[in-house]
Amino acid sequence: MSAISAADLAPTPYAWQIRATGLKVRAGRTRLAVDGLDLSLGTGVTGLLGPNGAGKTTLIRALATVLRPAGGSLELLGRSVTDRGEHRALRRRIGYLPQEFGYYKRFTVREFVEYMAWLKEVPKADVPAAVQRAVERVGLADRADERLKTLSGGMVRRVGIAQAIVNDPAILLLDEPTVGLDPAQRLRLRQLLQELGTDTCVVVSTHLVEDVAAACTDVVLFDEGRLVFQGTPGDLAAAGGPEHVGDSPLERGYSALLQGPEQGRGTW
Ligand SMILES: Nc1ncnc2c1ncn2[C@@H]1O[C@H](COP(=O)(O)OP(=O)(O)OP(=O)(O)O)[C@@H](O)[C@H]1O
Repeated sequence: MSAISAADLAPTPYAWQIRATGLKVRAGRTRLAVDGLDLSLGTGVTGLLGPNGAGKTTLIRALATVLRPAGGSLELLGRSVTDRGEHRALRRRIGYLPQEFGYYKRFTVREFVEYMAWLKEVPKADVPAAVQRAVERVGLADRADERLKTLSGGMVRRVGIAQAIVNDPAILLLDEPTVGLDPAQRLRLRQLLQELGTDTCVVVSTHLVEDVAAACTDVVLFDEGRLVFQGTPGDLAAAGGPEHVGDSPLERGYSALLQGPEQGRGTW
């Protein structure tokens, strides 16, 4: 049994892990890809849905403190990210899987995840156990000492998830984590997301509405840099009707909120 510290018992000094108010974020020099977002997220798994170019990646990059807000305010774990001095402390408590994540092909799985634990300032004595736990959670314990260049694309994606969770983050940001995973691995990842969501604020961007149905407690629908909808998967499903495009209630809800009836049928 692990010891309980005073910090564990202390009340959380913030109401929401993520709190954006009128948030604006640029992608590139001029384009406002997030344009006046009000959003509060707490513990649980939030699925971030939206069409191509909606601004999902830009939002996740801002939440990961990679992009600086161009306007409005963003608080993570009760701290303002506009204050650069806070970034280092915040990054220790954030896990982030970018859409395209860079890695060193010659590293083994264990070396790479250890390296990321070091960057996240995980205490040295805790690193071996933290790495082992992260690698086991993504089902790669038996490949831990193989070089990344020998792994399949889906396995590399799982290494990406392992590095994102190695520091036991309070906020976990995953940009399209299910891309490249086979169906069995996708199911396993959804289970893992549910487990993590019991005590972590998890934000997952996805194009797969089934991911949302299977793993998410909350859905945020985003389009043209703005919030279109926030609610439960059940609320999203209830927004659609038989006249809307889609193969499932969630897809029909998605179409209804983004396009209205008929629009989008058979078009890109
Ligand atoms: N470096 C950049 N310079 C200029 N515009 C950009 C840049 N990166 C993204 N954009 C634009 O910003 C908008 C939002 O892009 P973003 O990648 O955040 O969307 P997304 O919702 O993640 O899309 P997808 O689902 O296709 O991954 C798009 O219109 C995109 O073309």
